Amino acid sequence: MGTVIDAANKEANGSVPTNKNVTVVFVLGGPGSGKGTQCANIVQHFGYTHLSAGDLLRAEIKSGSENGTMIQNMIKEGKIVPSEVTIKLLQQAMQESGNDKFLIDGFPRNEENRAAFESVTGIVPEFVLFFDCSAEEMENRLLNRNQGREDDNIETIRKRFKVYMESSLPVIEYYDSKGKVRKIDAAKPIEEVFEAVKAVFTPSIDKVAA
Ligand SMILES: Nc1ncnc2c1ncn2[C@@H]1O[C@H](COP(=O)(O)OP(=O)(O)OP(=O)(O)O)[C@@H](O)[C@H]1O
Ligand SMILES: Nc1ccn([C@@H]2O[C@H](COP(=O)(O)O)[C@@H](O)[C@H]2O)c(=O)n1
Ligand SMILES: [Mg+2]
Repeated sequence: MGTVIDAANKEANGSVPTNKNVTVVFVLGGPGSGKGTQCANIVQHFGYTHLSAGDLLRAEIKSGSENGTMIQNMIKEGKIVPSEVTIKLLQQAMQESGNDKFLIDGFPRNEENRAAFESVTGIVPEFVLFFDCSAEEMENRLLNRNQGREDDNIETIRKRFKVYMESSLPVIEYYDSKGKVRKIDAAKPIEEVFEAVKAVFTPSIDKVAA
């Protein structure tokens, strides 16, 4: 289970209710590595709620929120939105879900995201699922995604890759140093990637019995 720190204090500050244990798995990897695709599979098999930070930010733009224009500009530039905005959206979504098991996809994206989430919610991830994929393969996937995303153009993609290398990879390295990273070869076909993902989520005792 994810570690819950100072439960009463966190609840008083209006964050995630921590009177129950909450399991969080961070799902990280470069843009287009397949985080969203695999999270959809994990939800079906393992009962997690999938929260994509990018999807929550895009929904916030659509809702007409006062932060909408700022978020839209940051996404167009491939920049990372201030942690307080993203964490608030994640907390709201966690509360509304009624679940206690979360895949948090695309977060934390930098050291500020990581430290702020831990200090505001008191939640430490169970582990980090890391989708490892070459930039060439990720670029091809993004240019062919066809979901109308404003950041799936070559200029923004290059900026997103730079932010990933400079700000997001160090977060993965941080968790690796804590023994929390489960690395998946994400360059393989979707079904093969999911086989590797399943092995991570299946408790060892079940693997022996299978
Ligand atoms: N293993 C795979 N092989 C080939 N194509 C894939 C694979 N996984 C995902 N895709 C495709 O690549 C595109 C990007 O996948 P997805 O949206 O899951 O990536 P992501 O990591 O969530 O990206 P982003 O960080 O931009 O949200 C989609 O069109 C998806 O169908
Ligand atoms: N923690 C995060 C996550 C995302 N963003 C912004 O959203 C963009 C799209 O994210 P995806 O995960 O859907 O690719 C990303 O490039 C950032 O601009 C963020 O600021 N913080
Ligand atoms: Mg995604």
